[in-house]
Amino acid sequence: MLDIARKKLIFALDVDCFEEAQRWVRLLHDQVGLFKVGKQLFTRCGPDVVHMIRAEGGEVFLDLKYHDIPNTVAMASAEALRLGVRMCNVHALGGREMMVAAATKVREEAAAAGAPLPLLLAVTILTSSTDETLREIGIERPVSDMVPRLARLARDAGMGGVVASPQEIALIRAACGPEFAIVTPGVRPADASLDDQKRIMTPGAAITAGADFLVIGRPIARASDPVAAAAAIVAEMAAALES
Ligand SMILES: O=C(O)c1cc(=O)[nH]c(=O)n1[C@@H]1O[C@H](COP(=O)(O)O)[C@@H](O)[C@H]1O
Repeated sequence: MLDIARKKLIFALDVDCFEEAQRWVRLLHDQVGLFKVGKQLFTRCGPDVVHMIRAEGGEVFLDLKYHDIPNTVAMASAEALRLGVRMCNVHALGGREMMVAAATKVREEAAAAGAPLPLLLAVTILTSSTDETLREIGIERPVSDMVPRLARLARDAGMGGVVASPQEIALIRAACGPEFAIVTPGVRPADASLDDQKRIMTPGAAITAGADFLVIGRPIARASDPVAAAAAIVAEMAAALES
């Protein structure tokens, strides 16, 4: 069960240089299933960091959260495919046409190249957002309405899954069924700091609720012993999988 749990843990490589990223990949390689490369690291290091992780034997979630006109997002998603990443994402708030364009382009390019299809994810509502955040931008519906609504839109547009808070897993499962992938950041062990995350759950609770993958960064990166922190999270996930 520990192996299954490890494959579900994604470490957020939120660092600002290539060498530090490489140190984390080597340190956590045996504890986590994927490494997430986000805007900070990709802006600093570009595709080289993705190539490095793959050369080290790791798998990559390219988290650039594309949100633009459909053609731009489709072309950017095709570039993500060419990098050989296992997962990449767009913002569901970019709308159906944008998500259809991305999903169609990636499917066509993967078929033409004989490449494995990456898991295309749509970010629903960021885990740092609340109902008040939505109201401020003119969205009157609560997070609990918006997340399943965006998840259904993403599924109908051909996305393979969503990124959402673990607090919304049950709503997404009810809206989109058991096959749709749910990747959850906003995960905090019971004794960890919340940082800027608002809609959180513990690793065990997120797995019990039905998360397919957990994204965790600072609770591991800032621990005095990051390997032990990752191992403890994996053990908590494995216990939840067993029960
Ligand atoms: O797409 C994401 O990965 C993401 C979506 C979201 O709603 N919330 C969220 O925190 N994330 C990412 O997940 C990671 C969470 O990191 P920690 O808060 O340090 O565990 C960060 O790299 C965020 O960019």
